[in-house]
Amino acid sequence: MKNAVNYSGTSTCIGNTDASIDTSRGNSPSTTRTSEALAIPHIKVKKICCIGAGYVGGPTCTIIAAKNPDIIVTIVDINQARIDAWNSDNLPISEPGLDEVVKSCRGRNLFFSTDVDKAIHDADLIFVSVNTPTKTKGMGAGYAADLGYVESATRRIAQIARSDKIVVEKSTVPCRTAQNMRYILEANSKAGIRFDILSNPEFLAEGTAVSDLMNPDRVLIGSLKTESGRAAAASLADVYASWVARDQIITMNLWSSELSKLAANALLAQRISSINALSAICEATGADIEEVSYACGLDTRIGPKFLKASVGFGGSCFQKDILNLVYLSESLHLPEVAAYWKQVVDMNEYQKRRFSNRVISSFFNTIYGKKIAILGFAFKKDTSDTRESPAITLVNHFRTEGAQIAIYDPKVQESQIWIDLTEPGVMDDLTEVQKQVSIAKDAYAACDDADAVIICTEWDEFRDTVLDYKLIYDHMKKPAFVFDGRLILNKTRLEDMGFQVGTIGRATSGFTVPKDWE
Ligand SMILES: NC(=O)C1=CN([C@@H]2O[C@H](COP(=O)(O)OP(=O)(O)OC[C@H]3O[C@@H](n4cnc5c(N)ncnc54)[C@H](O)[C@@H]3O)[C@@H](O)[C@H]2O)C=CC1
Ligand SMILES: O=C(O)[C@H]1O[C@H](OP(=O)(O)OP(=O)(O)OC[C@H]2O[C@@H](n3ccc(=O)[nH]c3=O)[C@H](O)[C@@H]2O)[C@H](O)[C@@H](O)[C@@H]1O
Repeated sequence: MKNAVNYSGTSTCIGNTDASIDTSRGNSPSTTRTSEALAIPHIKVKKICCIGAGYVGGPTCTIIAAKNPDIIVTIVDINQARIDAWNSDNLPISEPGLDEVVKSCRGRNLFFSTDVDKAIHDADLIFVSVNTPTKTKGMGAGYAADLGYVESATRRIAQIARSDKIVVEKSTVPCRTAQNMRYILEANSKAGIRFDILSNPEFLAEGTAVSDLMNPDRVLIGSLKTESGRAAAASLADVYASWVARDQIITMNLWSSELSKLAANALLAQRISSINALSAICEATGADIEEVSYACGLDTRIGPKFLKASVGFGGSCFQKDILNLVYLSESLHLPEVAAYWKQVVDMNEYQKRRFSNRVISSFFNTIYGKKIAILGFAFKKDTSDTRESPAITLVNHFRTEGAQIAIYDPKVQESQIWIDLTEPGVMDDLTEVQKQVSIAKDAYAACDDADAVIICTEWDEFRDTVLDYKLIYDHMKKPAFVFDGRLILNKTRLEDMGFQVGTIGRATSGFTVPKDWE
């Protein structure tokens, strides 16, 4: 049975054989089998439009184009500079392997354009992959997702469409957003045009976007249980089936799909906050967080991933999506649930503050006039993205304490660092910032004459097997401190060179363990 879809209640796989769903997979529902499934006639997608050429829309639809040479994929954006960059040799997003894939299909069946209307008009399937930041004003400010970009893209689709469209929520959105999109589409479009709305959340992580897209753990498609909703899901499933195994393409109801995305991010972030909370206990007791996370991760029910203690999680989504979940819970009159998830974000703020306080207290509680080298400004390695990077919080804190700060990051543009450290439009304080902050051309320059070196991002080039820490030590003020916020340095090796070493999740300098106890 080809392209069969079962909507008998919960989720299922879209299979291309009569084989039953593998119910041995931990979370797959046990009730549905493809032998019971309905064959749904559905269209074959020929033209795709992706609205939003950002970190998600760009890589995702590039891979779709690469894997479906018979589908024309046009990625559009209102940001001319971003589209120009996608059409150049200097892509706006730095992701390992992305340049090659873009080059392999750009101009063939992959196009980047600012002509949003034409791409909408021509497409039979439209991904909405625009930003959904946290609201800064009005109702729900600081928590709720700002759906203004989703709404304006949806209104544009309604206005331009002259034929039936499958509209796919790729952006991360609150539960039941699809319903609002449907109201907008039906209220603003020409009579007789049908819109089928699907939820297809994206799970890629930055820095590994290409490999995540090539080998996803699962592809989630949420749809209404109507015949046309199921047919639309089957059409989208065919697009992914060009390279994803059918049993990894899961369909479920729209609201479950929307909520699953927020839930997955909340659960991932919760693990990091949990291990970071334990890192504070380690620092106070002499336990070692790497040993604790190794021991816990060996339990197959827990698993080893996402248990790396750090200076705090960053990135554009974890905080935003959890706050979104907090707002949703509050709106549903579930204050205990809201408080539970809010604590994950609070713990992250605490971790960043705890780390910078540790640096300051190591210098007899004052870093005024001291030089601090910040190695890494991106929120994680292998990306130039700085959104919600812990480095920003740390630099701002050190600035208020009067320190001189030198920053080096191998990928982040200098202009981006200045944007992150100032508040354009709110307070034009670049000159003030530059009195205390400089940007170095490499790690050695940043560390030259410094009192302390801080590892903020786990770039491989900052490892003690790559960077010459002896040379760095020789050019620093003494005592020379290094604070490892990412657990990438060999503490003993650096101590042997003469460094004072502060590591996340290892005893603070105030805690003395007799040598033969270690
Ligand atoms: N960054 C990530 O790794 C992931 C992000 N997501 C979600 O995907 C969504 C997009 O995220 P990013 O790609 O990171 O955002 P982004 O900010 O990098 O890109 C969004 C793009 O949409 C464009 N845009 C906004 N309104 C538009 C309109 N009406 N017409 C045309 N273009 C428009 C913007 O100019 C921008 O270039 C968000 O909801 C995010 O939560 C989901 C998974 C991973
Ligand atoms: O919705 C999204 O935007 C994406 O958010 C995360 O991806 P991303 O933020 O790109 O990167 P992660 O690898 O999850 O790292 C997030 C932050 O947590 C930190 N982290 C990660 C893992 C860990 O064990 N410890 C830790 O501190 C990282 O350094 C980084 O600052 C999720 O991993 C993706 O599945 C999701 O699609």
